Amino acid sequence: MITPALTIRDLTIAIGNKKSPTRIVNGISLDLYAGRIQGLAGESGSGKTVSSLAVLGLLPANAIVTGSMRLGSTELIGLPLARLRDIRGRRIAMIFQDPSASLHPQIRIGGQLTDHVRRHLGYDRKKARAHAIELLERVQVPDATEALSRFPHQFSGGQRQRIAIAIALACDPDVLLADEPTTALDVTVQAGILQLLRDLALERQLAVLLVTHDLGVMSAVADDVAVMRAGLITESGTREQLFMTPQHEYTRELLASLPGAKTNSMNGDAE
Ligand SMILES: Nc1ncnc2c1ncn2[C@@H]1O[C@H](COP(=O)(O)OP(=O)(O)OP(=O)(O)O)[C@@H](O)[C@H]1O
Repeated sequence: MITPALTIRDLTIAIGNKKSPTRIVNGISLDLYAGRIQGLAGESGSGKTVSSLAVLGLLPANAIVTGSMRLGSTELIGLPLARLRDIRGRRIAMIFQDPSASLHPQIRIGGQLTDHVRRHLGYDRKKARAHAIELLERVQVPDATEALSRFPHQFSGGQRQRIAIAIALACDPDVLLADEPTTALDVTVQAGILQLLRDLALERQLAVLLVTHDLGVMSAVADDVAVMRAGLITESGTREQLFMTPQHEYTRELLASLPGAKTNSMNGDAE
């Protein structure tokens, strides 16, 4: 049996004051596998983002998290901050809807990529630079060498997201959390980024958690899909199961709201 790269069990999250915290996530379980994209779908406010932030221990201090999140044999819940920091970026990386959230506006791309690998992997300057160029080429940023000396604002939104992906992949993580990574981009740019994520998941045996409210995006790239509503996973299965034979009324409603769902949801090709 294949062991998941990340196992989430009975994750509950409550945020608020100690006496009456609000339950936001009510016991969700998910397995993420190397080389596969696990989609997490659901309406706004259902708890998708909060769940993925919990994996990295990035919730506010007043959040109470229970359950289990295991990265290989390491339990992440309750892990001391120093160890969690080491895991963040090195074994688990994250990209966001707004790539600027992952990029420092006043530091050249080269510096951002090389600082990261020098800090986490201990590369010297020359090796880090060569690695940065290789990464930028892989994510198809044009003129990779020249791009190193540019600032984030000198790139388009799509290129910025590619750079954020390069930074996320710099230390060859096991898990990539992608929260609405294409929502802010136009459709043609979106397709290219989704294709890249799909290729990278396979090529690097990355376990990807793709959080999106957009079932069109889900149908284009996810291998497995879980549907979340009000802090619970209401249905999960392979993409085929979810889109062809949805079991729950809520999943059927979501599918019905997808433009052209019946005709194009299974074409599996984002380009
Ligand atoms: N720091 C916080 N303090 C209190 N409540 C929060 C906090 N962060 C999120 N919430 C609440 O948790 C719930 C889930 O939010 P979350 O962002 O995870 O939803 P989502 O499914 O990702 O939706 P969206 O697609 O709109 O981002 C929402 O009701 C939100 O208001």
